[in-house]
Amino acid sequence: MRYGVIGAGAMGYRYGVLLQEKAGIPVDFIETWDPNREQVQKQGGVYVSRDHENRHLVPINIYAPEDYHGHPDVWIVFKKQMQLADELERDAAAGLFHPDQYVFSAMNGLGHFEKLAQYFNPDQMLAGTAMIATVLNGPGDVDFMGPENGEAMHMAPYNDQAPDETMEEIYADFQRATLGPEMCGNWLGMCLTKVAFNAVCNTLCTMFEINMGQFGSYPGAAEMAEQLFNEAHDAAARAGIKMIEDRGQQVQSVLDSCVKLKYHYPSMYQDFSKGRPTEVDYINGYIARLGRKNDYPCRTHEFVTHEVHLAEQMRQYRN
Ligand SMILES: NC(=O)C1=CN([C@@H]2O[C@H](COP(=O)(O)OP(=O)(O)OC[C@H]3O[C@@H](n4cnc5c(N)ncnc54)[C@H](OP(=O)(O)O)[C@@H]3O)[C@@H](O)[C@H]2O)C=CC1
Ligand SMILES: CC(C)(CO)C(=O)C(=O)O
Repeated sequence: MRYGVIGAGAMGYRYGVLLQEKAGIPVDFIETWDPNREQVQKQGGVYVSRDHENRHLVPINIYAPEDYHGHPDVWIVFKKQMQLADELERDAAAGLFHPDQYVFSAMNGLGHFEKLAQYFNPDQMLAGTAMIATVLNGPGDVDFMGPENGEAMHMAPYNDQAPDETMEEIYADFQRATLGPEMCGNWLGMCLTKVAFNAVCNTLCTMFEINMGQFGSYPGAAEMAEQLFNEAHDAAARAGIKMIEDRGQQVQSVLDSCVKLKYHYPSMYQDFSKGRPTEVDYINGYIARLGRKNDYPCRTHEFVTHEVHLAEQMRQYRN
């Protein structure tokens, strides 16, 4: 099968390059961020490192949507939540989407699948979550964090049915690409479990401008995580959403990830530190809205969402 990656950023490069290099599968990249596309075209590919080492050039095909005339079987979508609506509108206007195509996305937060469902058949959509840490150093330069074969991800059909033949093929391709896929049902519970994880790690690391190892080294880390998970799980239960890990497993997963990915600055920090808006409204903000909708205020998530926005706004007063 042929793959197209929409969004040649940190995670888009991670999936596309691994599919290309490990599984030998043809991949095309669509990128609307001009400096990134131009840099890749100028240097003849993307520079890829792993844990800051072995920086090497990987040749890739990259296009602006309007210049692309291919027809991949599967689109892999990795944009920031707030960029997605404009991206999909531009891609659709450029004639990129066709009724036979499948789509997969493992973006953080929630809100993207409703947007994707405006362009794709819900029976051909795969939801995903990725416990895969990646840093975009700048245009055309990406760093895969963590050891080879350390990648781990979940995927689930968006229609909550058993995966069809194409979905099984995508799963097999991801396996060959060493992305560490695990197929499950219950797409919403799967995604909300990752949202709750990111609502702890991404948000707290961003606010205190620390990496995951530094957060994990704080003796109160488990207690802080527990408070946020308790609210998220209470809100999920009231909304009738079954999480794929329980509260204790989620706290342990944070502590383990803070060891395994100790040098990683979560993607939210990468946005924050470069002066860009963060995805907090789709992460803690999503949990807070879910709680309110079900008559259960998640006061810590509400407060923390404000704190991140306050920190974003206060960046203007820094030297
Ligand atoms: N990175 C990670 O480890 C993980 C990320 N995710 C999720 O995947 C999705 C995609 O995220 P990710 O791949 O990290 O994001 P990207 O690397 O794609 O960054 C997104 C955008 O940010 C801008 N940008 C990025 N780097 C720079 C830079 N150096 N200078 C200026 N602008 C820059 C560009 O848009 P513009 O010019 O419009 O600002 C770019 O298109 C998100 O939902 C994220 O939460 C999920 C798991 C792990
Ligand atoms: C890698 C991981 C899991 C760390 O929270 C992530 O999702 C991110 O950086 O956004």
